[in-house]
Amino acid sequence: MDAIRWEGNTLYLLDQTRLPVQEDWIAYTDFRSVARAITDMVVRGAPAIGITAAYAYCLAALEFRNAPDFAAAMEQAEQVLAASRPTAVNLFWALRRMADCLKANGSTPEAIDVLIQEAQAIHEEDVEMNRTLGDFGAAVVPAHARILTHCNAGSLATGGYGTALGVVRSAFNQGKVDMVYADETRPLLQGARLTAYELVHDNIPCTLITDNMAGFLMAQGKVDLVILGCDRMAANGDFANKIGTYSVAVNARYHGIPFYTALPSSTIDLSIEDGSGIPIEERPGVEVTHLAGVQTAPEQVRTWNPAFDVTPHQLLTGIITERGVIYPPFKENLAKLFG
Ligand SMILES: CSC[C@H]1O[C@H](OP(=O)(O)O)[C@H](O)[C@@H]1O
Repeated sequence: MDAIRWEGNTLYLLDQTRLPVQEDWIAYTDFRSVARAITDMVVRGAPAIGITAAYAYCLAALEFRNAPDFAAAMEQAEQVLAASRPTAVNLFWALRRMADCLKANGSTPEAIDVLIQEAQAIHEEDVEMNRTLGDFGAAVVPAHARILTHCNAGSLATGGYGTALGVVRSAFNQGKVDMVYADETRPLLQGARLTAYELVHDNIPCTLITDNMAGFLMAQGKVDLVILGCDRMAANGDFANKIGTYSVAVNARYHGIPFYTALPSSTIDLSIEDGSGIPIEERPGVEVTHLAGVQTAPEQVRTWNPAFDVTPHQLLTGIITERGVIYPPFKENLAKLFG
């Protein structure tokens, strides 16, 4: 399963706002429209956002190939893409890598083919990292595991295979997964619409629950471990992930359930000391007062809609990466592996 394709100098995105009911692919040749697609979550998920931005950078280069000041036009395109969403560090990591590639190749239109190869490398490397971290993570999954996950950290959130769902896939292929409990993940239902879609597609056993059921499920002894994604990890292991992750972490700690996040190195931001430095995206209140276009609250009501929360590293059992599973002391071990 994939959600991002580059063919004939055109970027194709699977419109994730219409899943699971409709599988619509949208073709993009304008980087500004791709920035809008990231903001509107046509494509979402930290690694997927980075990969998409890398391809959009190539669309900009193709558009500006005859511009009087190609380098200046590319800097402006980078700024447009960087403004699309603030939390997932993969976006900025990918754009920096593309800009460095352009600079290393003369900052001229002659670099376009190399830029496209770089974007394709970012995409292919992400899938490879997911498979590797998936296999590392499968080692922490016990036999007959009942796993709880939150939001979507699968193929649709990455270049393919997934991070948290990459661990699930690897463990399932080893015969170790009895059930995956997927939080629906209000307000945009990435769990119900995307994780359930992926697991049903792969014939991996999945039970969909509402977010407020997770604590009671743990209290009933039905969860052996929690594995979920990450949008940005600070140097000490504090991390931002979909809103609701913090509540799951606190519940898991109370019930003595192992709690892991899975992420590629492109999601680690060592420039930020701790979670207080991670920018948290606030999204429109209409996502809270409406569900699938149906109004569910008075329009005049005040809303608060942070798309992410920050979980302190103290609540983490381990961090699953393509370089292995990292245990405390997280700051020292992250610096050792990724510094
Ligand atoms: C593999 S990163 C997935 C990560 O991204 C999601 O956020 P969004 O759907 O808003 O892009 C969520 O935090 C997932 O854990």
